Amino acid sequence: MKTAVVLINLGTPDTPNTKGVRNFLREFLADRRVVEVPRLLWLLILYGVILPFRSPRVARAYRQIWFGDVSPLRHFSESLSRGVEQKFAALYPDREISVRLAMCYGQPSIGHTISELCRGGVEQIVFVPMYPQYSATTTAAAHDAICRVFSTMRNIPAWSWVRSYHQHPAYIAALAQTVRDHWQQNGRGQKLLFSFHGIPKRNVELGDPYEQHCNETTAAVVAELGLEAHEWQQSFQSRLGKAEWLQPYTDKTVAALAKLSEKSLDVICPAFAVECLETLEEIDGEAREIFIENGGEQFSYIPCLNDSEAHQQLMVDLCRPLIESSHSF
Ligand SMILES: C=CC1=C(C)c2cc3[nH]c(cc4nc(cc5[nH]c(cc1n2)c(C)c5CCC(=O)O)C(CCC(=O)O)=C4C)c(C)c3C=C
Ligand SMILES: [Fe+2]
Ligand SMILES: [Fe+2]
Repeated sequence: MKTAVVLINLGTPDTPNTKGVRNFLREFLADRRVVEVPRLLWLLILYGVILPFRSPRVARAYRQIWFGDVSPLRHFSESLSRGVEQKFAALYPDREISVRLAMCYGQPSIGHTISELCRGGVEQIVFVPMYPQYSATTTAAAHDAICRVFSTMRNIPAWSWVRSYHQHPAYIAALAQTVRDHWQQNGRGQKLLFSFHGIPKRNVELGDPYEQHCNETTAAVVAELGLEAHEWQQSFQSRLGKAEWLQPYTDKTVAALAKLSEKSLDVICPAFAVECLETLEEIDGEAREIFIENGGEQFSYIPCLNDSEAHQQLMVDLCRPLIESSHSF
């Protein structure tokens, strides 16, 4: 059976200028899964305030972290996909398993990717939204996009998806190993902060399991590293708007830790599969500044899993049971 694995990431601007960022934000923030504010009110805020005022500011931030021709998110997602395809070629020498990258917002879109695969005769697709912790704002949005495409097709291939992997042993082991490697190369800070992307608190109250998944990821890594309670903390970053989001907030936590005379801090961002604006600019840039301004001395950002061998293997481990269990009768 001709099989394809589609790694799905959020999306990213094509260019680090106002136009590129505006196009990206318009598509992303118009998704009802991402922002659950009454439609008319939200469209007024989006088109009247966010797109005109936020786009130039965010474009400047993207320019600071841009990787040559592409954003870091695109660079590492593409490189990871190539690595995963090579691993599958070695694992299944007699089968044809292609690996593609698709974006929830922007290009290459999920629709374009599925159409191309089906035109090429693919009969089975395994989708991996690269969000370890399930959230309706991300994972369900990817699921919507997949189903929207299939709803327009006559001849649908066999398909399955990885819903979440926040406690998968290979994910936890890979995170723990990046922390150990980082400590070995850079020394160990007094505290390890787990900073996750936030979502509005109301979403969790309405049943989004994201916060629980984050707590479980942190607990598993803490156990794997054998950390004591005073050696780690968890927080949520990237709040947008005035509503309450999951707490404690990363910026406030970092400032409070520095003021409490914590001199050295290590920060890891487990919700981000690959480097992006939210890790390189918001954490390695802004949070670092906040820590130093408030009296901290050494701020150490621990990179995402990115295109590492452990991350490639994790993607293979997630897909293998789905590839092997699919039958056509
Ligand atoms: C407005 C609400 C937002 C929710 C809810 C949200 C959830 C969420 N996002 C990610 C992962 C990423 N978000 C990224 C950027 C980004 N996120 C929001 C807003 C929400 N995210 C905005 C407006 C932006 C753009 C930047 C900005 O204007 O500040 C990115 C980075 C993309 C890149 O190109 O680098 C990622 C990745 C998760 C995991 C998540 C919920 C769990
Ligand atoms: Fe986000
Ligand atoms: Fe941000």
